[in-house]
Amino acid sequence: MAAPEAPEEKFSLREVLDTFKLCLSEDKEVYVEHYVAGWRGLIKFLNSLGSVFGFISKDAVNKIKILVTHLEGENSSEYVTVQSMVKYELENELVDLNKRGNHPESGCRTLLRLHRALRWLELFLERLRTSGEDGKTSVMCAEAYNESLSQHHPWVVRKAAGMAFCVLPGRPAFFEVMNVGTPEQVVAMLGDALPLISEVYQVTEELYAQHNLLDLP
Ligand SMILES: CCCCCCCCCCCCC/C=C/[C@@H](O)[C@H](COP(=O)(O)O)NC(=O)CCCCCCCCCCCCCCC
Repeated sequence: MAAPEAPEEKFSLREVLDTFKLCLSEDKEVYVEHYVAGWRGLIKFLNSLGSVFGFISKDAVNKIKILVTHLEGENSSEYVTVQSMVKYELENELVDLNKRGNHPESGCRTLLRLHRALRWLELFLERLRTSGEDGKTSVMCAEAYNESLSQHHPWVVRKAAGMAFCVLPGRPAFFEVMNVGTPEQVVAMLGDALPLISEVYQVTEELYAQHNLLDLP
C-alpha cells in the first residue's frame, strides 16, 4: 500500500469534478475562481505521478498564480468570469493581440494556455474512459496531446512531453491514484466528468473565437 499523503495533497477525481460543476453560471458564464480550483486539483494529481512531470506542473502553477493575482488584485471584480475578464481586458487594451509586448501576463493569454490544455484533458479522459483493461495510458496521453496541445508547442517542449508520457503508470495504477474506487466506478465518474469539462471548454472556445483570441501570443 502506498504511504498516506498529506491531506491537502491528496487527489480525488470527485473533488475536481465538483469544482468543474461549479464553473458554469446559470447563464453559462465561466467562473475564473472555480476554473482555477479545477486546475489546482488536476495539478495535485500530476504531482502525485512523480517529479518527471515537474516541468509541466511548474508551468501550470505559474499560469494559475497569474490568474490568482488578477482575481485578488485591485480590479478583482472584472475577473469574476472569463466573459467579464475578456471584456475588461479588451476594452482597456490590456492584451497583446498580435505579438508579445507590454502585457505578457494578461488574463486572456494566460487562460488560453490552460484552455488548450483542457482540450487535451478532455481527449485523454475520453480515451481513458473507453479503454480496455490493458489500455496504455502513455499511448492515450500522447495521442490526445498530438491532437491538441502539441500544435501550440515548440519542438523541444513536445520532445520533453513525449518523454514524460513514457513513464506514466499503467491503467490500473493510474486509476488507483484517481482515488475513486473500483475501475468501474472510475469509468462511471469519467462519464459524469466529461460532459462538464467539455461544456466549460466549448463555452470558452466560442467566447475566444468570437473575439478572435484563439491565437494570442
Ligand atoms: C497525466 C499526464 C499528464 C500529462 C500532461 C500533458 C500535457 C503536456 C503539456 C506539456 C507542457 C510543458 C510545459 C511548458 C509549457 C509552455 O511552454 C506552454 C506555453 O506557455 P507560454 O506560452 O507561456 O510559454 N504552456 C502550456 O501549454 C500550458 C500547459 C499546462 C499543462 C497542464 C497539464 C496538467 C495536467 C493535469 C493532469 C491531470 C490528469 C487527470 C487525470 C484524472
